[in-house]
Amino acid sequence: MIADRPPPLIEVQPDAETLATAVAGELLNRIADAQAAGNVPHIGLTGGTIADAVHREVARMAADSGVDWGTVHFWFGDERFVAADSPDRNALQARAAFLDAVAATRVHEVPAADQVADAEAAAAAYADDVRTEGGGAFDVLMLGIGPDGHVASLFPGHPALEVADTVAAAVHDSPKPPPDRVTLTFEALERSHAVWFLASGDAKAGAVARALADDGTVAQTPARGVRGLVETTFFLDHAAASRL
Ligand SMILES: O=C1O[C@H](COP(=O)(O)O)[C@@H](O)[C@H](O)[C@H]1O
Repeated sequence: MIADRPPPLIEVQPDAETLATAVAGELLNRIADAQAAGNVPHIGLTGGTIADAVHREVARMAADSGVDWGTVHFWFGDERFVAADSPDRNALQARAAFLDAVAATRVHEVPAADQVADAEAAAAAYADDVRTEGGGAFDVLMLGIGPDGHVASLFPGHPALEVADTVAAAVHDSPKPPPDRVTLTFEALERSHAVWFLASGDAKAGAVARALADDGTVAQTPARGVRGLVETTFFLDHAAASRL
């Protein structure tokens, strides 16, 4: 499935702060370059600690970036199935960190638990949005990686790993709270031109090493199963890179 993709690149920064600044700068450059070439960028966002730091750096650097925020499409690789105003929601965190500050208008959110009947309905609505608005081919897809090797909301050994023929799936019994989630499937994630894994801290070092190892399985370490069409880069700090 991903054997034909270019091998991953690894970029290591001294600490989480420097990492966030570097990723934010690179993201702004990619978006500006895409717009200068006449393209409409589609960017996949992730939740998590380092992603939040990246988002805040994007907000800080936005004014000098030359990006036209009104035309950028923003998507989410996964979402926690909670109420729209829950602080656990990835979209709410991203809005607070930078989307509202830059006045982004094309933000594609997964429906929340107080908006649809269940996670299945949310996944179906999000899959429709991905199909109709063209978000199936992200220019840049940022992904966190859990200490267990999960990516988006695809957890080791979980039935959602096997979902095919759709771009978004409901997840129940997630080992990480909250238990109900919606995730893009491998089928959708692997359509990205550039996949950027973001990881900081000792707790991620083992998962990062397994994700990049020559051997191992996607079922054990789902992050092994996502590679970009033209680029995969692991953006790490020293601690997250310490077992490579
Ligand atoms: O629950 C989630 O966690 C992961 C990783 O978060 P982190 O705080 O350990 O960096 C994140 O990638 C995912 O989007 C989110 O739903």
